[in-house]
Amino acid sequence: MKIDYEQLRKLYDETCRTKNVQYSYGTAGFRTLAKDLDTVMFTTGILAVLRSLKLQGQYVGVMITASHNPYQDNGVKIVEPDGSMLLASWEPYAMQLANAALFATHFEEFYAELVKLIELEKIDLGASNVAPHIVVGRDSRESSPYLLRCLTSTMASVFHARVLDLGCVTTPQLHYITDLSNRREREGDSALAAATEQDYYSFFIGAFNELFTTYDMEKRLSVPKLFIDTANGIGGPQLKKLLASKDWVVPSDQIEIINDKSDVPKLLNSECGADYVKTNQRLPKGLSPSSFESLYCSFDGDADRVVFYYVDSELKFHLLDGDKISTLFAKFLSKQLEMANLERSLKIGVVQTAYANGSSTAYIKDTLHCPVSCTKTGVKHLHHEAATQYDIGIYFEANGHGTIIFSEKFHQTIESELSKPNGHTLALKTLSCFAKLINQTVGDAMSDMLAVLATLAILKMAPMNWDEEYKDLPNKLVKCIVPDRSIFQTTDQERKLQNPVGLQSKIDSVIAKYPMGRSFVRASGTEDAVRVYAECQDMSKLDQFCNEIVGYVKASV
Ligand SMILES: CC(=O)N[C@H]1[C@@H](OP(=O)(O)O)O[C@H](CO)[C@@H](O)[C@@H]1O
Ligand SMILES: [Mg+2]
Repeated sequence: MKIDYEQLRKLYDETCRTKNVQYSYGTAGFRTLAKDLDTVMFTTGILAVLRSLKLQGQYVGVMITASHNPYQDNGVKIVEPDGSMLLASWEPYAMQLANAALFATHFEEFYAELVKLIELEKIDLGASNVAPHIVVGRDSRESSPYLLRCLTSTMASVFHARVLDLGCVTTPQLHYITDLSNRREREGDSALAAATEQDYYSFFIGAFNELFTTYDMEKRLSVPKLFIDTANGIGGPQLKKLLASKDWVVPSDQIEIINDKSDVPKLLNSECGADYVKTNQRLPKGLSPSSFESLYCSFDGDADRVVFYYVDSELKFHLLDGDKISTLFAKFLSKQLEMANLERSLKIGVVQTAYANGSSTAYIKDTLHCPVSCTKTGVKHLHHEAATQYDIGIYFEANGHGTIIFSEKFHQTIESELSKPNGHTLALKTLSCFAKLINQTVGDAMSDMLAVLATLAILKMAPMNWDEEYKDLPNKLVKCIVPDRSIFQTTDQERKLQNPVGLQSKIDSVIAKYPMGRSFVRASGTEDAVRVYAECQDMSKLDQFCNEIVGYVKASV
């Protein structure tokens, strides 16, 4: 293949209208105001093609979304053929290529950067039998169709790529379908090759039903009613497709979807959704505390996060966040391992970030006797730790983004135990089904929700029982706007500041005054702000504690 120089130049001139803005490929790809994204979409599309070419033409995924951000924003991220996030060593390329287009005065400057990258990565454009394969998806934002055109403009006409357009999907669906399409290609199943949304629904409903059948349970939820807030995002229509599937058997009167107006752009994430509920610790718009026995949950705008909650008999709101989800799974799965006599051969562990509530960490260590690791913020760090340190690696950010990774050894062990003459124990079957119910490529609101519902049903737990396992320490997370957040440099998995010099010792002196106090300060990777987290035993002292830290942060800049 030879790059059609003239065609590329023409598309570049037509597409790349935004110039001279600065932003970076962060924790969640590129994310900013949609109106500034044309140029970056153009270069990200090219980078995805190069990534696919580098990987012998395997499907590489690209998702257009800005998750829980306001409706005016959008973003884009690249997904590896196995459904994981773009290889970290390629993130700088995403920026170099974008900056080359954003700051170039002539097309030639951009082109030179592109050629440099192709040479650096030794990408063989001449390999005639390798066509790049790309899977694209977008969330429900109004700007997405236009940005999709910017993204894909060069793919077929300049790079002869095959593009599988999934239309509107959730982020985890894009991850799952990218991985499944490649698995099918590898297995040589050309009749089935490219996976579809339908495969996703069939697979997860199948696993859910199998688990209920294993326990001989009626396919009813353990709560009278579940309300699902889909943040007026793409989760709404996708969830409806799942619930409308002929194999979905939970009675429809048990589930009600709210905030499902994904066709009204301005409503996206507005006073609803996982981020709103977690940050404000209150019910989203559209919900009134109708019944204290109900369970509620909220997805974020692209349905890769979920948090649960309930109201008690005094109509008080109680949040069941990512920490509560991972501890529920840790409790359930450690018990299953123990019952299957596998607790010594398979290692289960929980991965958290510094934002995990201190009570959850203590509960996992002291009550569940499970190992806990702490990593930097950002799913890729948690994912990596879970995948490399444990056979069952449970990871959730407190905000509800997470999943479970089951190792190769886990699958082999379960399979071999199940094949033994008396091997069909309930615990083994449970572990095997549960592993299928989890979207292991990335955190997935729908799959995580099904796994929580199944766990609660098997353990016969009401939301209140789930919550009672441990009590969260009062906590607060605030944003501080500073002139330059890059001066805030951290160490020890972001729990301590190295810079500005001297600030950490001031923070430590404040912490020492508050029983069970813990606080840390770090620069956000997705917003132009510094985040301050604080937790302590006494709710009435929390504001004062947090304000003192914020005071020192502001004084340091
Ligand atoms: C405290 C917090 O919630 N931080 C979020 C937020 O990262 P920041 O780097 O803190 O802006 O966005 C990330 C991407 O969605 C998510 O992974 C992370 O948990
Ligand atoms: Mg999201």
